[in-house]
Amino acid sequence: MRAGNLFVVSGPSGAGKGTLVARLLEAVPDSWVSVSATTRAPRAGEVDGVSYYFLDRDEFLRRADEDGFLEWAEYAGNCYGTPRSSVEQKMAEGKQVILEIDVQGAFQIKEKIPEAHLVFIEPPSMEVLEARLRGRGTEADDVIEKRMQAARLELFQKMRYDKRLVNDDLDSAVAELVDYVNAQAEKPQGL
Ligand SMILES: Nc1ncnc2c1ncn2[C@@H]1O[C@H](COP(=O)(O)OP(=O)(O)OP(=O)(O)O)[C@@H](O)[C@H]1O
Ligand SMILES: Nc1nc2c(ncn2[C@@H]2O[C@H](COP(=O)(O)O)[C@@H](O)[C@H]2O)c(=O)[nH]1
Repeated sequence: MRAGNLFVVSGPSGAGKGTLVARLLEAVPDSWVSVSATTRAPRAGEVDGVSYYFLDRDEFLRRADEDGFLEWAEYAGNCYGTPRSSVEQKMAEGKQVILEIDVQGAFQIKEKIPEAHLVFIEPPSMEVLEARLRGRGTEADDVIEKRMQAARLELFQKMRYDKRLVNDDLDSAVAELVDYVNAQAEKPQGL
């Protein structure tokens, strides 16, 4: 059995993190993705406990106060956090644990768990990023503008990541991500 590893996948909203992680889960049998908690409203088709744990702000902050999150951050007006207990359990089981979280959360994780592998997903261009966000059809114009502003700041942080990957052709990007995860998982621990 391979030892468990922690992978943080972040990058601008709309870069394709969720799409890539879904394909990664199919390709890497011992991988597992954490379900985050959020105060944002569910989108059409999102299911509580599957897409996210949808919490009101008071409940979210209560859990944060109780140290229930491994990391948490405010992004574009809403709170997002990684539930601590399920991640710790899956790490102990030796899974390749994937966190799909924003840049602020990524650096909180690196601070607490230096051996975590940070992967930055980059769009081919800002124009493509905006087209993907609009094409997804899940956000209103003002929210897309907030996310594009956040993206400009997030892109400044990409050099601090262990691995950067441009998500242009989807199949190539999936292959690069899967290769990276498998390569890290095969390394003896501590290297
Ligand atoms: N390589 C690609 N080529 C073309 N379209 C893509 C590619 N990757 C993802 N997409 C599309 O771009 C849109 C945004 O992708 P996705 O929802 O995975 O982004 P995300 O980074 O997870 O966003 P968020 O952080 O908001 O959850 C989706 O409609 C998805 O189908
Ligand atoms: N710091 C954290 N960021 C998270 C977490 N879960 C998701 N996210 C990031 O938030 C934005 C917006 O997500 P969306 O679902 O509203 O489009 C995106 O960058 C996610 O990766 C988390 O637990 N912690």
